[in-house]
Amino acid sequence: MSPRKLSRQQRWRIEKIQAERARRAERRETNDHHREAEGALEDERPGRVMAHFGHRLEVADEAGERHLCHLRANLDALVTGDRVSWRPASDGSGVVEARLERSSTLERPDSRGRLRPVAANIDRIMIVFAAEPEPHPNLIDRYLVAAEATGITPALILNKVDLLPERASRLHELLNDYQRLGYDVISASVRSDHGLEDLHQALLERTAVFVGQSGVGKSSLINALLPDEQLRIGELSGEHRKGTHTTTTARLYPLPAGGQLIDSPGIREFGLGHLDEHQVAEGFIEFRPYLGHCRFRDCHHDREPGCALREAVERGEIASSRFESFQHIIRELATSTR
Ligand SMILES: Nc1nc2c(ncn2[C@@H]2O[C@H](COP(=O)(O)OP(=O)(O)OP(=O)(O)O)[C@@H](O)[C@H]2O)c(=O)[nH]1
Ligand SMILES: [Zn+2]
Repeated sequence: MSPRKLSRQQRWRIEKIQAERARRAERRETNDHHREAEGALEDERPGRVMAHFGHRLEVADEAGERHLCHLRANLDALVTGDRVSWRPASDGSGVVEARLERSSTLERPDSRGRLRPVAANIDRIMIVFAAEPEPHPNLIDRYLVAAEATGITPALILNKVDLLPERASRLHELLNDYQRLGYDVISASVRSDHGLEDLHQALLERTAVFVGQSGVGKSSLINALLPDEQLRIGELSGEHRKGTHTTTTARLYPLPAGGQLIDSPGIREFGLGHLDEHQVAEGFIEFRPYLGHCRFRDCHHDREPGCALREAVERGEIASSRFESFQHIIRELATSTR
């Protein structure tokens, strides 16, 4: 067994012990409707939520086999990507016993504007943009800020590099700046089959989501990565898109080369939402060392004297384009919450 496997196994055991404790505590408090069926269930084992169907869940076991599972009435809402502890029944179905701790959660507002988790345990947010439609200035920063606020590492994908070579090379230059900041940047073309190998590599052993504005080629990229899945371009633009129940359609797809991706229309629509000024500043990762060092504690990093960010821009330590982009976003937030 490889060292990697071993540590994963160990991690699972630790998580399982914690989950077990939580479950026992919950059990003491609630009636257990499934008690009579228990004799027919096998031992608990790890699994991952692949999709939701009303009150049932599709759970993949460690071999990737899928089981339609009931869940204990006392479990709080599970989402696609959740790691769970479940017990198989003799008929191939199963019962989910506990949810393991989440390493990350992606939230979206529901119809009443309250944030709800829609997917869990995501390691990468792949921000897709394209030579066409050309990204607005500061669109990349907006997506990065939103991604940084989730705590999930973002990566940038420039798609359609087959189109408009001049524009693509301009965007490449822009992307070099982001690479210097530490972001992974991948250029791709679904049309000319370019960059897909890099994309596969970037997704190995990870769970990713694809986000980005309409028409940049998210569906096309996902289809290229998942040739066997029934995920056609346009499939998601129908009825689901209008509904408020998009969260239930999130699905986890295992990639043939390893790694997984979670997709739903609700996940693709990914924006700044409700962030405050501080979160926006934190979302510009190169600002972080300077935050808290301004003369005024409540500095808005605008025209205040002794602003550590502005001074860093003047010394050339922060790109003025990023600082302007920051101010632009802050001003917009201020108008939208006024
Ligand atoms: N030239 C070129 N066209 C592409 C490429 N990738 C996607 N397209 C085209 O761009 C259009 C939009 O692609 P989609 O995959 O539907 O884009 P999307 O981001 O999923 O769009 P939404 O569903 O609206 O969010 C389609 O007509 C694709 O054929 C590419 O690499 N090169
Ligand atoms: Zn300041």
